[in-house]
Amino acid sequence: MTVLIQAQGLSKNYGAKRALDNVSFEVNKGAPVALVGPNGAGKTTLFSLLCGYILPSSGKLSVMGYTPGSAALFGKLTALPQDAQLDPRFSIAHQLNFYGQLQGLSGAVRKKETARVLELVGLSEVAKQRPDDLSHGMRKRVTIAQALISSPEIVMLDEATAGLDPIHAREVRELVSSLSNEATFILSSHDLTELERLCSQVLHLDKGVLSEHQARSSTQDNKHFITLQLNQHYDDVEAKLAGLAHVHHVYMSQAKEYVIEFEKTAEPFDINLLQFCYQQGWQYRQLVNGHTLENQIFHKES
Ligand SMILES: Nc1ncnc2c1ncn2[C@@H]1O[C@H](COP(=O)(O)OP(=O)(O)OP(=O)(O)O)[C@@H](O)[C@H]1O
Repeated sequence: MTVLIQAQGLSKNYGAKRALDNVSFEVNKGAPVALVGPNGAGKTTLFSLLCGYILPSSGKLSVMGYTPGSAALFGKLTALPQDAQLDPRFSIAHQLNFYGQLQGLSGAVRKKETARVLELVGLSEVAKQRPDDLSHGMRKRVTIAQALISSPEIVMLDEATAGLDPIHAREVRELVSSLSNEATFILSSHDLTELERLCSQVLHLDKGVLSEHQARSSTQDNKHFITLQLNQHYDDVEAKLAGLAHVHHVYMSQAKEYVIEFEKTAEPFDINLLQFCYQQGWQYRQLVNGHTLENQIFHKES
């Protein structure tokens, strides 16, 4: 497994304000990584440290073995700010070409690179158009194409779906998922549920303190979990679920939502559970294999 980022005891103070507090984590090459947390949690500070825009107050940070900001990382790590804009005056191809030029690519290479990244984001046909001719979601995809010029190993996207309607937001998530072989993405967001579907590793920051989670993990210390969301309130759900065969423990994580710890046997627990819901006349909204990310972060009960 290739380690791309290593942080050890990383802290950042702005005067008396501690924005990151003794943060340690590793990011391996591969599936997208989520960086989630409320406003002021320290996400932008961590992004800025990774890009080498600011220096840590203490601790160690290395990106592919180098100090962030070093020349060796040029073209290997890119960051797309939330408010990345396209210039309305120029065609998409012209602008991508320009970014290639800024990276020192020769004319022929950057032309090829422009065509390659546009194809990656499924927008080859808009090369000659200007940003105003495109939908909001397409413009976002163009900015992601821009971040892919020169095939960086790490692409950091700040709030990639902010301001997009649900359909365009889904398109962007699907795009990132399909590009996971091209680069390791680090995505920041306030929205836990959106990144839960996309990322396996979740870095959760709150007031500068980091906790790490595995999204969609259905096992933990050899315990197996399933999360059941019901459509409406029913009586005695917790007790009835606790009485099911092979169930060790049940708790209500929020209204109409139950986390069930069970013993794995040859019988498929999820099928048995759905049959039980049917027998009880309970309508279910969702069955999640494992804890929802929200439960992992906010409910430490299990
Ligand atoms: N240049 C600065 N000077 C002083 N304090 C700062 C500076 N930049 C950030 N902070 C403070 O550090 C903390 C972390 O800020 P940061 O911008 O990293 O959080 P964030 O998680 O990115 O928030 P948001 O989601 O609102 O962008 C906040 O309390 C913020 O007010």
